[in-house]
Amino acid sequence: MSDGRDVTPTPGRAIESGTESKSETKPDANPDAETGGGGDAGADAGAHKTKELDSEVLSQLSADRDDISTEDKIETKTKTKIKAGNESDHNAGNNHSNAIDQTTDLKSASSLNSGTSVPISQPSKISSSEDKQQTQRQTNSGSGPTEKCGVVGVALTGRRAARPLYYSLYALQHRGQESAGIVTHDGFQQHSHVEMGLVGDAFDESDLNTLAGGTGIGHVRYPTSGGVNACCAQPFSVSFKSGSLGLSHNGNLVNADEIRDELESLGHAFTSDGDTEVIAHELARNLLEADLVRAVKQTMERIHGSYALTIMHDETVLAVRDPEGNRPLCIGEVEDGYVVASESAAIDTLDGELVRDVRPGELVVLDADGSGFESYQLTDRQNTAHCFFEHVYFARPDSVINETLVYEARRNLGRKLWAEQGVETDVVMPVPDSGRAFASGYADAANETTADGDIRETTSTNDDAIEFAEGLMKNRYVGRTFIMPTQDERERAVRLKLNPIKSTVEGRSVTIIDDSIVRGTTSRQLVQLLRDAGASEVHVRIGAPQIIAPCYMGIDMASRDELIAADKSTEEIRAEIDADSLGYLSVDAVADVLGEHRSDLCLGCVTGSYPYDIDNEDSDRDVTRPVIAGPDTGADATNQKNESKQEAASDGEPARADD
Ligand SMILES: O=P(O)(O)OC[C@H]1O[C@H](OP(=O)(O)OP(=O)(O)O)[C@H](O)[C@@H]1O
Ligand SMILES: NC(=O)CC[C@H](N)C(=O)O
Ligand code: SF4
Ligand SMILES: [Mg+2]
Repeated sequence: MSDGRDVTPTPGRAIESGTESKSETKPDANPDAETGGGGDAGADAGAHKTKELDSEVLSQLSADRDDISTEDKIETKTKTKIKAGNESDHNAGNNHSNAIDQTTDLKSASSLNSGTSVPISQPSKISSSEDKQQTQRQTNSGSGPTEKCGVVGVALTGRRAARPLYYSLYALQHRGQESAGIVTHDGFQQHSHVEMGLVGDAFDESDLNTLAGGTGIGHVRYPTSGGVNACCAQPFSVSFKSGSLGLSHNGNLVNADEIRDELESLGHAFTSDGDTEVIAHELARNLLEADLVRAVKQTMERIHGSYALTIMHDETVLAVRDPEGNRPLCIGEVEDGYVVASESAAIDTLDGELVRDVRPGELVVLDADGSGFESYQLTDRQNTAHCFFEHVYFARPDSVINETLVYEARRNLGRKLWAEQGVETDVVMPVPDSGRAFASGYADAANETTADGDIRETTSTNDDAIEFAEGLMKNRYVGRTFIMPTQDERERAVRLKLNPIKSTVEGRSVTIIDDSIVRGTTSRQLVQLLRDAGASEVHVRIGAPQIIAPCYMGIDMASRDELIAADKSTEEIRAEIDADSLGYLSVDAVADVLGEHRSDLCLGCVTGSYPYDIDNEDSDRDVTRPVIAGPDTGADATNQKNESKQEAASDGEPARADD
């Protein structure tokens, strides 16, 4: 059923206003200027029209923000305030929705039914290599894609955003190796460049030069289902009546199919099979009838699952973290502006300072001139569901996530691993890269106490000391194997990537320390390689619990079939990888080291119990997914949605208390 809107995919440029495309006619305002927000020279009438419209939208939005400042806008920061050391972090009221309700809808609901055009366009540039990669991946038990990425957004004064975005994406490359993209806005129009491949391959100098404007967002993608192709590459560009949207997503929705079905029944046409486009459509649709803050809130009330988003609405950059804070997202300050990024390492790369994590359920709006940001606490949950696997494997060791340095967490996990599973051998060796910090913590602890827990009366020069050695060399040109798209690639890559140093292992008993065993690809091959290199014994110690269940929230562990621990005991796994012994860390040790209660972590893949409402899986808390109207009740869906919105607005949803 259609609601009468024309919802048409638009190939080519993203920028349109209603049915009128201005992107082909409007020259770049000042393509060579290294400036922020765009100039006006050369802007055609269409661009001005859109600009005027956008100004209306944005000035209404800032009026709305002023209205709600004492209650909903829990934080406003400007560079002046920060530099003056006069930072008031949390002024949260708890009557957020009431205040939002005082605002006036910018678009009446009737415009939804009056032929409004919501064209969704593809990224403007697509690499020729996409054809090679039109592989459709196995879906996650039919429940949608499971992926994980890196996102970034910047707002700068007086210089272009493109290059800092590019460097940030380089810093986040470990989070996604399949595609990279940047969307900027120069105050008049959006610019986009998205390609398959690594960041360094996806952009050249001329690409960066086309990305004008002082604000922008970026994305690196790691797909595991849906298309491993340019259709799912991000940021997604969306054009609609009241402006342009760009959207970068890290995480995975567990109800994307339901929302997609409903939106399709309302006439939305999708151009990809990923969940990110569902968020983009949902937000665009909400923006037709509400201001930015409220539209984001409405979108969050409908999507269920894991999402850390950076969004561009015209030239405004937003950051949104899901209510459980499953994926990381943080705010940083640079000399001439602000940055939001998946990991603080991206902020470091820009010589910036980490301000703080984006809070679960928080919307952060960067001022387009780079002068500050505003914060809105849009949801309030009792518990978080931080993904423990970020600290264990995914994030960079030099990143601070949820206020914990990843490197320190890994070292401490390594120390616990020795306490729980220590085995006396001649040498301890990390499995590069992610096993390194675990192994150094493990080896340190091993030289303090024996495996029985007694004080070890040795120094590193004594015979009794346990040697810590880099006995496995990594080929620096091979990336992460676990996030490669096919098992064949992963198998081949492990052998290419890692090679033992024979003299370190020959005739000796060896312990290798890795962060995790997922499919067993790495450990199976390494044990064999070490035996071939002459190791007398090979023991394997793992700094995480057994991965027994799939991840539905964005890590490539799609089905129980591919998980070596799903249906095997530790002894059976030991036999399968042919190790002399095998030991995993306990779930409690992980929570202990991360300094979080188990109820504030997602531990779904190691317990089989999830913090979300997932079909055919147990939940570890009282959680239900939003009710989405089915495809046959599309018109009702609109009504129900509006009703529930009003309820939400009048009931009020308390802003999160200060941390
Ligand atoms: O049991 P598996 O299916 O092999 O998966 C687990 C392995 O994959 C990861 O390494 P990866 O090569 O992806 O990245 P890294 O270089 O950061 O360790 C992880 O660190 C383990 O070594
Ligand atoms: N890797 C990610 O987090 C990707 C996000 C999103 N699920 C996508 O389809 O691209
Ligand atoms: S299931 Fe595992 S990998 Fe997925 S979000 Fe939860 S803890 Fe992280
Ligand atoms: Mg590894």
